[in-house]
Amino acid sequence: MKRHIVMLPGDGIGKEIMGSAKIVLQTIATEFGHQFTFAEHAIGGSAIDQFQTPLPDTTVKACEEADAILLGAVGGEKWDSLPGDQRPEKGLLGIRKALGLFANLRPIKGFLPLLHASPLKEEVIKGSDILIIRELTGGLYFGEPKGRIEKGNAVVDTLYYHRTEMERIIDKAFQSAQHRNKKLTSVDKANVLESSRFWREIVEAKRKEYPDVAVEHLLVDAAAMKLITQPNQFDVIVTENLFGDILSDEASVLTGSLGMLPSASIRTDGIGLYEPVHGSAPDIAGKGIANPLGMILSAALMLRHSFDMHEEPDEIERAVQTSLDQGYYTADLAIEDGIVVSTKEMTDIVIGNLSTNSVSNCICNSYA
Ligand SMILES: NC(=O)C1=CN([C@@H]2O[C@H](COP(=O)(O)OP(=O)(O)OC[C@H]3O[C@@H](n4cnc5c(N)ncnc54)[C@H](O)[C@@H]3O)[C@@H](O)[C@H]2O)C=CC1
Ligand SMILES: CC(C)CC(=O)C(=O)O
Ligand SMILES: [Mg+2]
Repeated sequence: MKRHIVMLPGDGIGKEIMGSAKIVLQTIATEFGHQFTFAEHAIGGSAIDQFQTPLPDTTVKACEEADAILLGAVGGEKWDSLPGDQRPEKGLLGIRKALGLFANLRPIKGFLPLLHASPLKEEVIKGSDILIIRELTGGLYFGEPKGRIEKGNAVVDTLYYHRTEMERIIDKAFQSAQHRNKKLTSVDKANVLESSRFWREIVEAKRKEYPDVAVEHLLVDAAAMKLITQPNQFDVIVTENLFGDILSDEASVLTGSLGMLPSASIRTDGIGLYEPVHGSAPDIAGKGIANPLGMILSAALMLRHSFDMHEEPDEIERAVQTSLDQGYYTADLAIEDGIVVSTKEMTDIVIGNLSTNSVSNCICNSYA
């Protein structure tokens, strides 16, 4: 299979972990006889430095022409004082919007050797397997007007959703639940927000089309608490942009580290942008110690969702599993008896485990 992949490393550790995904994909391509071509483009702070904009037109064009996109992370202190619409983060929001990537799938499933890496009790997190589906191109991050008003003495951010934006993400969530354990938790703040009451109405209307899926509604504050006290009660969670952003970082605690979580930002035709859930981690950038596994697992999601491959992503996920079984961890995973390795060493270990894996303890196939 021939496929063209655009890589957007971005800033901070984004630049350090992108190479890990590339070499894993090159290894998979050699093993399975695929031809993957790669082109790197600028986004975020590094694009500001080079092109005076966080999202150059050349980057958008390259992404539009690609079969799939990998993104590292954007942002950093250097650009923190810029106005909101010129910040690195605007580049990421802009590419999601430009490509219409309305659904962000964030699978949260721990690897067995990492049960001890979580500060939560092992018996609480064991067996948890959650898919957070976050609306990605609407809500507070995009609504207009936004900014300082009244001569700088007041501020406004606007939460806007059209019915169709809610319907398509809620449909996606019901369909994902049908392929998993047929339970959907819709998270909102319907006791306060009109947008949440509208969201709830749409979920209620849609559930008639998916009678095999059990639906529950949770207010976001209670959902935040239950996510880490009763994670096993969740299957698919669907929620709007801001709530999904926050809840998924919280849920990463179940897996031992934010550095473990992959995500797929997709639309309906298979085109997608694949990005770890974490940011550019300025506190560890440049040290060579970032966990590359969220990025590598994002590449696996790319093969499954955009290229409709099965064996290849399964193999990547098994190689990650094997590497952890062997006792290798990056510094973010607080494992007492582990062997702490660098970003590069972890990548090499995963590569070494590609195609030499057993199928035990596989985390595969649950990322519907
Ligand atoms: N998708 C993206 O590009 C995102 C960008 N950001 C941006 O990233 C910058 C930093 O934001 P923070 O709030 O610090 O969030 P962050 O996700 O970058 O880091 C939070 C904490 O997790 C750790 N961490 C994150 N990923 C890790 C990895 N792969 N390996 C080891 N440790 C890891 C960091 O060291 C830090 O202690 C900001 O400019 C923010 O806007 C934040 C979230 C997502
Ligand atoms: C620019 C932010 C919205 C990035 C982020 O935190 C995320 O998508 O998870
Ligand atoms: Mg986030």
